Amino acid sequence: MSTSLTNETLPRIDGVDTPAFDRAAVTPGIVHFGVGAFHRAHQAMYVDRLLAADPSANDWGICGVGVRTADAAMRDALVPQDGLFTLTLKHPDGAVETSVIGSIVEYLYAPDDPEKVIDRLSDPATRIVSLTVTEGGYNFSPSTGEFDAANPDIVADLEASAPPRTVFGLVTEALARRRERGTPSFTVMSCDNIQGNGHMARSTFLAYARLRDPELAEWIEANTRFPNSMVDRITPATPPDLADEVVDRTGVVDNWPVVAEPFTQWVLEDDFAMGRPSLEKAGVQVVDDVTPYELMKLRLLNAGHQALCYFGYLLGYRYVHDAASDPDIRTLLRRYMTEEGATTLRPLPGVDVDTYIDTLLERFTNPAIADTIARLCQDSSDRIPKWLVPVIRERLEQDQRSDLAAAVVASWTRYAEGTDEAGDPIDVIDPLAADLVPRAQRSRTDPLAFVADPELFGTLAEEPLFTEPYLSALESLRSKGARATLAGLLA
Ligand SMILES: NC(=O)c1ccc[n+]([C@@H]2O[C@H](COP(=O)([O-])OP(=O)(O)OC[C@H]3O[C@@H](n4cnc5c(N)ncnc54)[C@H](O)[C@@H]3O)[C@@H](O)[C@H]2O)c1
Ligand SMILES: O=P(O)(O)OC[C@@H](O)[C@@H](O)[C@H](O)[C@H](O)CO
Repeated sequence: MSTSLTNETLPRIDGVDTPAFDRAAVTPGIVHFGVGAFHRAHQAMYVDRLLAADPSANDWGICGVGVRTADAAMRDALVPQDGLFTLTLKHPDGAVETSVIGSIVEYLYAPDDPEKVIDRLSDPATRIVSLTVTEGGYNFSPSTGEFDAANPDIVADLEASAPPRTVFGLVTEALARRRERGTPSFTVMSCDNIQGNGHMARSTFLAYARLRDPELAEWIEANTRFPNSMVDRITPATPPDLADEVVDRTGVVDNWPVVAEPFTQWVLEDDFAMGRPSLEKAGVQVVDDVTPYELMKLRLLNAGHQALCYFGYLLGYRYVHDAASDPDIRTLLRRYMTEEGATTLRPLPGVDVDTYIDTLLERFTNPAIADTIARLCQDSSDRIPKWLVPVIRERLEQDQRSDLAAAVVASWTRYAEGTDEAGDPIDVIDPLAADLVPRAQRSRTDPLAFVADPELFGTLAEEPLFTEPYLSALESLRSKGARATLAGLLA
């Protein structure tokens, strides 16, 4: 029987990298909300590298926090493992690198003991609070930009009749205590795929704080920093067979291993309230303005993922690498990125966008990570408005059509109808599914019904330069199918 991955069994692991630092000497300086696949493949890996490179950084360990019911599974995986986990990088040629990551030195599941989380956040040693709580986690309306104060969890946290349950409630309570005690504010560092993720975090935390206590909000506005960042590493959900692979490679059982591609990038704005770890030593690019990097990544990679996933699904693909290897989808991706997405980017000295696009197409075809179309299709209402609609919008402002992006929105509409080309059901996973699916179906008789929602699409439904190619692609998807639609579009 294999032994479990723990501090005690670490020295017995042979043949893969293990933390090259004294874990007992590492204390938390970062509290992270949203310890999922990506945080563990990315930020936790960078901090692990830093701790190995610079022993004086040992007060920048990570305390992971989960706030959602589903996070109990991460607690049950990580706590018995002393926060340790394995990261397996899979190269397209079949090469595999597994390492044990040791930078998460504490994990707290907030529903078990919210006060303990607030204590950790209020501790002067906590200087950064980082987030990967997904695009939807920022609780705002994409069209109005307003914070959703009617969210029942937010209402409950503001009533304060029970301990806070949301990231907003917990972080704001800790900031209130820091203010009372004369402890400086920590930095709130968003690592989610949102353009201006720091600005977004700033406006949503301030909106919450204003509802709670306007004076506290003023203090946060004056004292808390919210750096923007661009984060990149394709990290699929953990596949079922990874745990066995890890046992074979390490001789120990990891309750919840992570798999990712070898490529990784983190571009971070240098704007911190209480200092920051010297992440440059771990390969992070620290810059004054992250905007051009963010736009390049979100409008090419992430919008590219959306361009691939609905057409890919309708063509019968279930893995990203299979869809990305299809010649028509590959042409769609290259042409969307080059002719539409890339035209809305800002200058980025030293970066060749065509080479960047080539690299993306290679990354998408990596079969070894087995990224799924299902992962890319879920929560589309959180993604399309943030990554693709701004491209269409900016081009409209220059009187330019975006026929390929419009066809991608049409492919989402067709997908959201909930039935594929063979008449089989599609499981549409989206927080707005109850509204989106009937609207997509209604658009068979009321053609603009799907895109008429101003929350998601602003005024696109009133723009002939958008509606004409959108309706044409949608009609073709329904009458001729995805393959013929792509052929017509790319002819
Ligand atoms: N997976 C990737 O390839 C990748 C790459 C770059 C950036 N990201 C960013 O990281 C985010 C998470 O991706 P992941 O792969 O780790 O997903 P995941 O599903 O593995 O983890 C998501 C985590 O966010 C938490 N969460 C979700 N909604 C929340 C909310 N409202 N409040 C608090 N916590 C919440 C979940 O509980 C979970 O801990 C993405 O949405 C994206 O913004 C992901
Ligand atoms: O995780 P999301 O919801 O932000 O987006 C889905 C994918 O496009 C995304 O996870 C990419 O794989 C990632 O952004 C690559 O760095």
